[in-house]
Amino acid sequence: MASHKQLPRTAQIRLVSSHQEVYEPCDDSFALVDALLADRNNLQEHHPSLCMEIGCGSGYVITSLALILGQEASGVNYIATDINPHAVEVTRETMEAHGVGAELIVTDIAAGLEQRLAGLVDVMVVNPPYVPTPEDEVGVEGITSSWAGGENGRSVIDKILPVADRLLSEKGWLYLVTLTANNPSEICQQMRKKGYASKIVVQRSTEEESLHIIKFWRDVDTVGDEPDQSVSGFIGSLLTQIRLLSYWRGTNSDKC
Ligand SMILES: C[S@@+](CC[C@H](N)C(=O)[O-])C[C@H]1O[C@@H](n2cnc3c(N)ncnc32)[C@H](O)[C@@H]1O
Repeated sequence: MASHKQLPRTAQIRLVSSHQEVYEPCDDSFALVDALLADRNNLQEHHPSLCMEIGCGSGYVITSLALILGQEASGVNYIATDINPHAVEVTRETMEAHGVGAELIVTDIAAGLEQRLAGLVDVMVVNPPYVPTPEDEVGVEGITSSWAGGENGRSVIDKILPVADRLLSEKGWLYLVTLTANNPSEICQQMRKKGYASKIVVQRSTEEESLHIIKFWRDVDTVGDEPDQSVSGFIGSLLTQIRLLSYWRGTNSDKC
């Protein structure tokens, strides 16, 4: 697990509009953007072709990601979804105000997009509804769907993870916001069974909650392994990074 150094937030993001039923950027949004900032160099060297946010809300996170990747990363495409149509509208205005083009879709997670996007998403960011609530509050219309996460706050998260697995490319990275109540280590173990390594990029406690921003990436060596924070785990992930780099330089060189 990496320790988190405090980094400046992307204060330059201007929200040009708001809506009473759209989630305003909050501590969890800031922690996710701080995780992207902490991983800025890796993200820039990753050369993503397609970045996606599920549950874009105001557009603060995906717009920050676009600014972090920089204007020079001209070949990057952005897609964002939200179940709330007002959120998609506010995101559209936020992104336009910052000169970032994106495809914005009102849908449940990525319904209707999976066939087209399977195996293509290089960076996915998700700040899901993670607050433990009664199950019948999940997915209801309006602002409640921003936080209502059902039992252990896992209802929406557990639907997103298999979708992420199908949409992420071979070199795909997922940045996911979780709460301690969501049992993040169990999420990491679930993803490990699917072949993903993980690390906590940012860990932050506020008065109300303890947040973990977890990064996942495919690692053939991790299938079925126990969580491994040891030197051999570090070397394993280093080898994976080298393999990914060779993959990118070799088979994907025509993309850049
Ligand atoms: C905690 S808010 C995060 C908003 C924004 N990404 C941020 O970090 O400020 C969660 C967002 O997920 C959206 N959402 C909830 N359930 C969803 C679903 N099933 N599919 C897509 N979006 C969903 C909500 O409408 C809300 O905008």
